[in-house]
Amino acid sequence: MTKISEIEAYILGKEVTSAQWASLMVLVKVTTSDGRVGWGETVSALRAEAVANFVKKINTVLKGSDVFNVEKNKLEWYKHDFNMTISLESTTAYSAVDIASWDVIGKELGAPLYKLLGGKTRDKILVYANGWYQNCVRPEDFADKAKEVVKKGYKALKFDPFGQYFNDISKRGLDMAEERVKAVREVVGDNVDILIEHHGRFNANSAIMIAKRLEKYNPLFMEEPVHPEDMEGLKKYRANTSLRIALGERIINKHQALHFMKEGLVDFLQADLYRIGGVTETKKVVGIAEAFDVLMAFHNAQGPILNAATLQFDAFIPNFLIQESFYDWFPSWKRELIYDGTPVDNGYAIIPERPGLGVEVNEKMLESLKVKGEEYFNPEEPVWVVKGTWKDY
Ligand SMILES: O=C(O)[C@H](O)[C@@H](O)[C@H](O)[C@H](O)CO
Ligand SMILES: [Mg+2]
Repeated sequence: MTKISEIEAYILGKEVTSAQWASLMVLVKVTTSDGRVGWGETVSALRAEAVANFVKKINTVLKGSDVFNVEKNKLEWYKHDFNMTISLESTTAYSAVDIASWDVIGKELGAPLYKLLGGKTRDKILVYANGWYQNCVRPEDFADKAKEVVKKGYKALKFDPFGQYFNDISKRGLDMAEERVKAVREVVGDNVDILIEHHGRFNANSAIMIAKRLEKYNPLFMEEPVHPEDMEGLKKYRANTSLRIALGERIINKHQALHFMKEGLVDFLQADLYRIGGVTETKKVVGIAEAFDVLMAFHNAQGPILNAATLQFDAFIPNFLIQESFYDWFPSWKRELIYDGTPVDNGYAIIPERPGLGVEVNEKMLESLKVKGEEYFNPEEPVWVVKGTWKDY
């Protein structure tokens, strides 16, 4: 038995770089009775302290449990937290603990996670770039930056062209979005995929008008076209458009994922390991998705630990579409925090081969990165947008 002796959370951050949400991380450390350390990561923007507090409570419940018993440990926490399956704070905290547990398990068994989960179905991971369009406002700004992304070797890129529109979009908003998308399509050519991020901000009628405008630019998918809770709106969107739908970054358990799939409302599932319940729940979700012919395009907008854990899944899943990557647009401290990088080379991420998640944290950096005081908040620009893009021109 490998007992959990301590679970700790660290809220880390430095300056705000490519995006407010990406400037913070909650790092979770699981230490075992034999001195083994496993790492997990989570954060939910505007909730870092609440999530770190949940980690403390999980520690009091799981201290002394066998780290290998991930299913039992989850049931144990669920038993205590009546609201777990409806609480983002609780599931994000638990997800990080689960990820760290699997890191320990891999290290104990001397194998990278993908070898424990299903082996290698591919040798390198096709990724798409996100975070690259910081401060892009005019169509030319998007075109110039997109050109650089393609020059780096990326085969696909995602962006949100909707500026400050929220809920409704006007003719001006539609024109602006179209000009931005057109500029990017012209500069990247037909062989690079364009992915359109809506950030779940529109009502169905606006989202349908957007789809009709942007269809000619042949996007690979439309992401979260309507508000995430608006099932009826999504059905209307489905019935009135022909573009493929990606969503799932906000779902927090397999039952929610199942609901979208059963209703036929998602083509590409963007579950995120840090919200859906860690490795243990994600492996179930990918199986359900496979049965519905839904391909995975994991959400991956946080830091280096989650990036490594996500790549472990991409290595083995049979139903893989593409992987989101912020790696080249991470704040630099996130790349420096781990010893073993997972760089993107010519549009593909490499699979981490070391035991566990495959990356090790430089603990010497933790002290200087600890966030003191309140989480940064900017009332001028919502936390979920890429920095400097909440604008018209
Ligand atoms: O698809 C994505 O990468 C996400 O939508 C991010 O862009 C979010 O803004 C962020 O995760 C909010 O916390
Ligand atoms: Mg998104």
